[in-house]
Amino acid sequence: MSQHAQKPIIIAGPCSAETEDQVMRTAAEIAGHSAVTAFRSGVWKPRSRPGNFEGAGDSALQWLQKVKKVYGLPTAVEVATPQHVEKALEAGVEYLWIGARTTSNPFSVQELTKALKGLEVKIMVKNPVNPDLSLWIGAIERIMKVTSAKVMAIHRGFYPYEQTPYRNIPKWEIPIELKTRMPEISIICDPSHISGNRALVPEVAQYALDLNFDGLMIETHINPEHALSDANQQLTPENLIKLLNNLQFRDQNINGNVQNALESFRNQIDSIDSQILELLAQRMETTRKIGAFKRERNVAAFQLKRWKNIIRSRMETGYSLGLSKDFVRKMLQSLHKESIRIQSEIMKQQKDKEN
Ligand SMILES: C=C(O[C@@H]1C=C(C(=O)O)C=C[C@H]1O)C(=O)O
Repeated sequence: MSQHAQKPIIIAGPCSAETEDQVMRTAAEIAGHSAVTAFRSGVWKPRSRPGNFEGAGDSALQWLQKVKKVYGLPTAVEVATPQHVEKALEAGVEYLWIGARTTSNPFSVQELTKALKGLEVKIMVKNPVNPDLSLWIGAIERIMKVTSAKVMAIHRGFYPYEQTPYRNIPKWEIPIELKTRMPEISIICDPSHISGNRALVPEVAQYALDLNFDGLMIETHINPEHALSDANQQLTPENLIKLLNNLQFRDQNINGNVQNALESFRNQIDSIDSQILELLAQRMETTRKIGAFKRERNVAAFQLKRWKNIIRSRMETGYSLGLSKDFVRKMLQSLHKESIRIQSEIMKQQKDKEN
């Protein structure tokens, strides 16, 4: 999502620091890869329910210091309270991130800003659990108000209410909208939390790079199957390296020839879009006439049989034209919603006249 020719930020390391041995062995394996920018690890990890492993706490910070000293890797930890920030800074941590649950709560973010005031570390804000862009932007703004340090966003997906192959639904349109509204903010994708299972991690990571994200945060554990948290989604260092080697890093700077070719395609899109809009306006105009007709004859705006027919036939036609059925259905739902809104408006006008 960056327009600058910068190397993507790659942050890798375990979900939680469990033991010194686990931390050091994981770091030893991933430090050699030139793409890795920083070593991540959870230190304080309150879980959904108490009684599970809740992080090694303060002592883990010493292991991270050792990673930095031995392998020269900057470190990244999650902070949720001002005390966490103080302790992390004392241990020389360079990247602090604010977790999804903390971002969800403006009280907590506001509290954190007290410790972040004037700091020069890099601060990364994960999206809130719910797909609420204002809450995400709000947390970023609160932090930007108290520091001129680099603030970045981490996209880790959103709580799924429906059945999905993901642990957290990506809803890519939300980070895209964040970038549109705050172009100066770098956005890093966390494919581990989006996927929830390691098999999906590589394709989600590539998808993020195809959307021009500025980096990736990938959970990596020396022995993922025996990890004390997030065992399903962590990669072995070997698989992380495979993933990094297979990633297609997209060119962030578009050169002149590419720009010209793109321009020509974009002209075609411009022309197609204006035809689509023209047709949409015609469709809505017809809807308006139908609304007036229905009003005179006392017919309801919503007509189930016709609507079902439309959905079925358009999905079939669309599919035969190479469009995905899901896309056609969503597009029609949006058209139908607007069509019903217009007709209801017209019917309301009649009522207003009668009154
Ligand atoms: C336009 C009509 O009203 C509604 C809107 C429809 C549409 O936008 O295609 C279809 C069925 C109705 O629910 C109609 O009855 O034809």
